[in-house]
Amino acid sequence: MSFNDSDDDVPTLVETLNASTLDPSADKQPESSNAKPVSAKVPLTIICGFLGAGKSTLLKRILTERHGYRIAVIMNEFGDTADIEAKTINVSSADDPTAEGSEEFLELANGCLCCSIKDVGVAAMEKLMLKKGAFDYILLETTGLADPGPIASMFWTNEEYANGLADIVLDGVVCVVDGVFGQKQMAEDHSTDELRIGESLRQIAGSDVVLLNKIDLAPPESVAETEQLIRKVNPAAPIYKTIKGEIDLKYIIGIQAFQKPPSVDEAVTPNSHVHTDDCDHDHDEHDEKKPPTHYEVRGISSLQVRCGILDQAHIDKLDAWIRNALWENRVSVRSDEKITSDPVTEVQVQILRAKGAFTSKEGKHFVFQGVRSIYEISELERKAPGVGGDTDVDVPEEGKIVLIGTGLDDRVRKSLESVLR
Ligand SMILES: Nc1nc2c(ncn2[C@@H]2O[C@H](COP(=O)(O)OP(=O)(O)OP(=O)(O)O)[C@@H](O)[C@H]2O)c(=O)[nH]1
Repeated sequence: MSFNDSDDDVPTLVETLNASTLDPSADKQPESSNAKPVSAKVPLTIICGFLGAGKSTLLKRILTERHGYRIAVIMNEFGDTADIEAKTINVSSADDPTAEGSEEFLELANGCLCCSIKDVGVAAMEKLMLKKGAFDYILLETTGLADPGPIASMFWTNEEYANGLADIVLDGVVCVVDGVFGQKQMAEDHSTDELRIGESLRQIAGSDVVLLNKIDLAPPESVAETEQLIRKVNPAAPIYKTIKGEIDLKYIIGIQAFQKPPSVDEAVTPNSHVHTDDCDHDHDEHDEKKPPTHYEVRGISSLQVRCGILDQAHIDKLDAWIRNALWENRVSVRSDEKITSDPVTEVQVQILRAKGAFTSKEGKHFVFQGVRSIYEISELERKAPGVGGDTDVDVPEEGKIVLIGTGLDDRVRKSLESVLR
């Protein structure tokens, strides 16, 4: 099931997306040219990242590696979400003049056919999809200032799009962080909108994988600090340290981040914390014996709640809690009885990204995914198509819910725990 609250419409139930299925009979080697999708869906990976962090370098590397995929690359200004929205509404034809002359097909030395579209927007994507069959995979590089959330939402719930966009399945969001300037960028990044969360933190929050790049240029201790900071913003995204985007592609392509349970980094304990001026607690009180119970970096925080096996009543309560948090931006919490006589009050939250997994009393395993106000709870597929064939999906031993956003303090954690108990 999938839910979307846009335009105050009554949310509709839409069919769960199934990822593109790779031919199980294909050679197990990632570089095998047999590893081609057999379903109609073309997986798409969004590559976002800080300005100058190494996104193009990563792309270039992917395009010149022997991986067997025929990749279409979109390098564009998708970061301008106003542009996406405008085109989503207005574009009716794949022959839209704005997409004219925007494409370029290249035969690369490694045998893979790549095409790059340097123009922007839905029209260009639709035009690209007319070439379906000529490529197996799409990489979308956003600008350094892009917020991946709205872009990911668009490709995640894309059934409504005509002209081929519905044939794209979102595989994951990869964020490239600059190992040299990453910390500084996160510290200085301000946004003027109501959330006041800068792009760099939104990019980390909205990612399924983070590449901490340029580690050859930064001292190891500084790289470790940046890594910690990233972990605190997004404990659900694995972080890989890279030089010039050197990474085994299986960690960034075909990861099916929207179909699999989250891999929460256990290195982040609930006691981890980065203090900033935005913290809403007294720093003097902080010591090892009295650790704060939330992580917070410039107003953005994450929380992680574990749960046991859930019966239907729990699942319904969880669903209602999630709807309230994601659609109404509100969570009911126990109020401080010293301040008010009302035992329950509401706090404001903004969820940028949510992930989770849990098991029902009937023994079914579920995956929960949320991007902004859109979320989906779907039954976990035990076999997942991977590069070169099906792979077994690990069923998590215990349930967990991870939320990334603002206002996620200890009261919110307790509130979520209370619906899962
Ligand atoms: N030493 C070193 N240089 C790197 C690394 N990764 C990228 N670079 C260099 O950093 C510069 C910027 O890299 P790009 O790949 O263009 O970065 P980008 O994120 O695409 O940049 P924008 O599109 O402008 O945001 C280039 O000169 C790269 O060669 C790395 O890991 N180590």
